[in-house]
Amino acid sequence: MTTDLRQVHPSEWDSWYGKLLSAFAEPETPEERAVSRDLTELDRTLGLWEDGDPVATAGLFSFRMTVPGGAAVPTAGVTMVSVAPTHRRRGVLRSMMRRQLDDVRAAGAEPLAALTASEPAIYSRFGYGLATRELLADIDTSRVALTVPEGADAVRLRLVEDPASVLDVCESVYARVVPTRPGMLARRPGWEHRMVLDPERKREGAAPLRCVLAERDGETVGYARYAVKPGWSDREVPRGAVLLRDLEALDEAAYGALWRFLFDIDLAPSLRLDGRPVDDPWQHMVSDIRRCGMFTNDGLFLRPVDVGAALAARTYAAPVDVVFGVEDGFCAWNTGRWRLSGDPKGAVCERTRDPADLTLSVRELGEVYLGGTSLSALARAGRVREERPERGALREAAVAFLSETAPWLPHGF
Ligand SMILES: CC(=O)SCCNC(=O)CCNC(=O)[C@H](O)C(C)(C)COP(=O)(O)OP(=O)(O)OC[C@H]1O[C@@H](n2cnc3c(N)ncnc32)[C@H](O)[C@@H]1OP(=O)(O)O
Repeated sequence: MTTDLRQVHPSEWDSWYGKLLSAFAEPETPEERAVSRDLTELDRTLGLWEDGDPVATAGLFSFRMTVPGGAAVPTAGVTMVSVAPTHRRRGVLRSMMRRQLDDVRAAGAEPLAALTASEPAIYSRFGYGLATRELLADIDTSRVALTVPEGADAVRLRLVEDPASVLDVCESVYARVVPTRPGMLARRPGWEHRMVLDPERKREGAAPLRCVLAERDGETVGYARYAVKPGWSDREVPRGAVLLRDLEALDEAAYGALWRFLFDIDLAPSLRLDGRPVDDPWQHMVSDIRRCGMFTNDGLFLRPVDVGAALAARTYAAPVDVVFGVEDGFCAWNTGRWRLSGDPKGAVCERTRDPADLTLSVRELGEVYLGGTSLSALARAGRVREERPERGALREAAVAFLSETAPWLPHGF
């Protein structure tokens, strides 16, 4: 028997991808498959081949991620990870994680790696920390009133039956929003097609996806993609639901106009949100937060591949000068003491022999990196140790790391 962990040849993509789908037990339409094929970066794929057959898959996407301060930092997006049921729990995933991170480090271009997890328990052992959360909600729009910002009445809404026909304008709105929120991804051309895939099996009984454009003076200033799921009670009372896929807007008025539209769709007294930013402003526009049925879930998991370059790539909300004692059990090159000196304009992060102020693992650094989780909260959870409390480094760093805007990943990958 021969086994070989290596890059996928173009002619092997079909069988490699088939193995991935079978690990998830999820069929795909030819259209979905074509988009996946188009987005696959073949030179960044890995397959474990056993006697010529793929038994495990993994890939990387080349993203640029917005970080606090607005820089777009090259980020390796870990994706398409699977191991055949016959080969699980013998270290295959571990070997692929090893290869990926070694490759990313050797290339030297991406200080960060990121992923969304099928199961959140898997990736912390490889140094990935939960860096963004997402808000889910089921809003009773028959009872919850919405007060929208000034200017919403001047926004023209245009309904588009086929969202694919307005992909370009939506994508240009999206591209303008990306630098404004940590965690958002600048993506290569082609990704926009994935945003309007609408296979029947994922509709949950809803009508096809629609798009509504927000326009002002002939310019598109926002969009929402959604589907309406019809429903009636046994007494003929409307019980439909609006399922929001995504929504982006360039200003408050366009944002307000789009949310008002979603709240007001007839026959659908429920609005379901499936992965919004935790600081989404609609929460401050509603009359009754209790009837909004909210909860949060995990979003993006982040791992500094190069601690020094990663910490120097973002800015900090307040001046900070601290020494981190970092433990990295999976990428030992990061282990050691790092002095971070930064402020709202920029930062330097270098190795130092000075004693540590704060001791943590690389996973905690990934968790606080985008500014959505407080170092103080992690310290209270016993995951960050302040070595010399009299110096006040924990408070200083906790304030400096936080982001004014909650980090958010708008879509999986
Ligand atoms: C980024 C993405 O693409 S997410 C998609 C991940 N893929 C899937 O969920 C598809 C279905 N599942 C699978 O294909 C496999 O079970 C995988 C990829 C999750 C795990 O692959 P395996 O080869 O079995 O993992 P491996 O044997 O290398 O285990 C490494 C470690 O992870 C742990 N682990 C593996 N799977 C899981 C899990 N589902 N939950 C919790 N821990 C897990 C193992 O116990 C082991 O722990 P250790 O460090 O204490 O020894």
